[in-house]
Amino acid sequence: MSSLSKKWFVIINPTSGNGKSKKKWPEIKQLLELHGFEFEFVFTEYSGHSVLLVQEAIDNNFMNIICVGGDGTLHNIVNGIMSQNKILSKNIHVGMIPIGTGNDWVKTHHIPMTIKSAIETIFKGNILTQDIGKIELLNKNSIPVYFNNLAGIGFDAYVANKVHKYKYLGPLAYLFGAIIGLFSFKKFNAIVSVESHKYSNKNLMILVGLCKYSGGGMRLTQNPDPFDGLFDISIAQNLSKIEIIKNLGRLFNGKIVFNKKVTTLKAAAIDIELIENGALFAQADGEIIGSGGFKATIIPKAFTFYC
Ligand SMILES: Nc1ncnc2c1ncn2[C@@H]1O[C@H](COP(=O)(O)OP(=O)(O)OP(=O)(O)O)[C@@H](O)[C@H]1O
Repeated sequence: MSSLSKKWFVIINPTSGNGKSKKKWPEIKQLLELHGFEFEFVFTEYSGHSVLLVQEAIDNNFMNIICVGGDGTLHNIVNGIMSQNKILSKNIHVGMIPIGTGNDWVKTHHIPMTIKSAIETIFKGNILTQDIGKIELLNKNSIPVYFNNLAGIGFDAYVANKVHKYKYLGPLAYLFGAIIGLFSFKKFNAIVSVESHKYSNKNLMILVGLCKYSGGGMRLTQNPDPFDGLFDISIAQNLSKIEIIKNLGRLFNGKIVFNKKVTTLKAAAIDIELIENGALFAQADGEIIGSGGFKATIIPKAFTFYC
């Protein structure tokens, strides 16, 4: 394995998977040692800590990172990689040991869910490089936020903000959060600009996808390809509560995009301007990143991972 000559930096989010990462760490550590990985490891201490840990690791010449956690931990690792200037982002390689709740990103790339197979995948050393999305929120002078899976505004972010309460339910937490959220969420007016087209509608949610799955296995965009330099966009308009409940199965099998109230597009950039309700949450990879409209642009082939 070429990786034997590499120094690895392992980041463990002890809260991921409702505490499973912490419990499983001794087993993971032993397997990494058995495979001959030379590594240093750190447990995150607070939400978002991985961003800083990655920046420091790259500053200390680590170019191989292993994520032990879920989609939120990986999102923070991606943000650490994308926000540093020392090394071209695609030259930092990330291995994933998925111990989250939803584990949505790994499903697109068929990265194994079991610890042993995930470690073997990293050990084999095959890599791929996918596109990354860059978000600039419109309502504050915020630093850019990067995403590797899917970002959105509206109902999906509303659910993402509530779902942590139900994480003890595992992947079902997202479905449960969505059903509960249906009764209190208010649809919103927005102008969506994609290339020279403008879409002005009342919306349930607007999704900007790179990979296939979100919300614990839901498929809300039509045909995302993380390698084609384009976002897969879904604008879900004024669907009623009854229509959503009737279509619950279609949220998971991808057929929701064929509903006549869902517009699907492919583009390298999108602007979402809210007409009212500027306090609406926005999410990236399931993490709440702030509120209000945003501009998203694609950065082709920017993130390299073991698969
Ligand atoms: N030490 C910590 N204490 C509290 N929160 C933390 C800590 N370290 C990381 N976090 C936060 O925990 C959140 C959830 O992590 P993560 O997404 O990896 O697990 P999960 O929610 O179980 O999985 P998934 O996103 O796949 O459903 C992230 O927002 C991350 O910033």
